[in-house]
Amino acid sequence: MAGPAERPGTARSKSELRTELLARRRARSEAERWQDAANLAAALPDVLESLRADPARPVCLYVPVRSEPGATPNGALPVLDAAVAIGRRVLLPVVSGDAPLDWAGFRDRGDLRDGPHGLLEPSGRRVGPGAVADAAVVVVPALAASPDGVRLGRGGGHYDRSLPLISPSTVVVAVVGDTELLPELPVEPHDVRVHAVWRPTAGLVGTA
Ligand SMILES: Nc1nc2c(c(=O)[nH]1)N(C=O)[C@@H](CNc1ccc(C(=O)N[C@@H](CCC(=O)O)C(=O)O)cc1)CN2
Ligand SMILES: Nc1ncnc2c1ncn2[C@@H]1O[C@H](COP(=O)(O)OP(=O)(O)OP(=O)(O)O)[C@@H](O)[C@H]1O
Repeated sequence: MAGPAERPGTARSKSELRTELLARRRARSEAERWQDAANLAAALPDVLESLRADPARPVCLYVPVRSEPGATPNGALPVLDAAVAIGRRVLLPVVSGDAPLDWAGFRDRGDLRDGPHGLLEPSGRRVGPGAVADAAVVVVPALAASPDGVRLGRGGGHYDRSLPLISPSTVVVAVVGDTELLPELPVEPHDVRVHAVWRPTAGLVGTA
């Protein structure tokens, strides 16, 4: 018998959505991935400006890999480079088990090493999970987001454990592909909502 997740017209489960969204991402061409990364990198200064991100405070970014928006076929990291080029202090996440994400600085590709899940992580001094409270903006990876600020991640719960540590002035922005702002997403009590959604072509929109 079909469970609630399979019934037409009812919400699909998080894991079904992840499978479908990842398959769609993996089907995108190299040219499309380059275009997304270039658009995100070009828009980064304006995005930070429009969020009134205090230049004295760091920005938390992520190292996009594989089919994530911002990742490039040759491993170049134009979004991170764009942030450094305008003088921003960049912090990147370090997965430390089930604890909230730790953070360390990024200046160039040489600061990165292989991490868990096929990720790249910063190898420099870790500044502690509380560093998200210093950040003006936290840019988070997502498989999809909705207009009410719900974010669907990879399912590790890493950002859901870290985002409760931000300060009231920190702005949280989810990056998704142009087709990944969905009308509605499944939500659980631990899910932390984002303040804005940033898409490569469509740009930045605030959430309700
Ligand atoms: N670029 C990036 N960094 C991130 C995240 C993310 O989603 N993307 N995370 C967000 O929380 C945290 C790490 N969690 C992650 C968990 C799974 C996968 C992932 O790609 N998993 C593969 C399976 C590979 C494997 O597990 O060995 C997959 O889902 O296809 C990535 C990140 C912190 N850093
Ligand atoms: N604040 C929290 N404290 C403890 N466990 C949590 C917390 N938030 C989430 N989790 C755990 O993480 C699991 C995965 O959560 P969820 O599916 O919402 O992840 P996600 O937001 O998609 O992943 P990520 O943030 O890593 O991209 C949950 O089932 C829950 O057990």
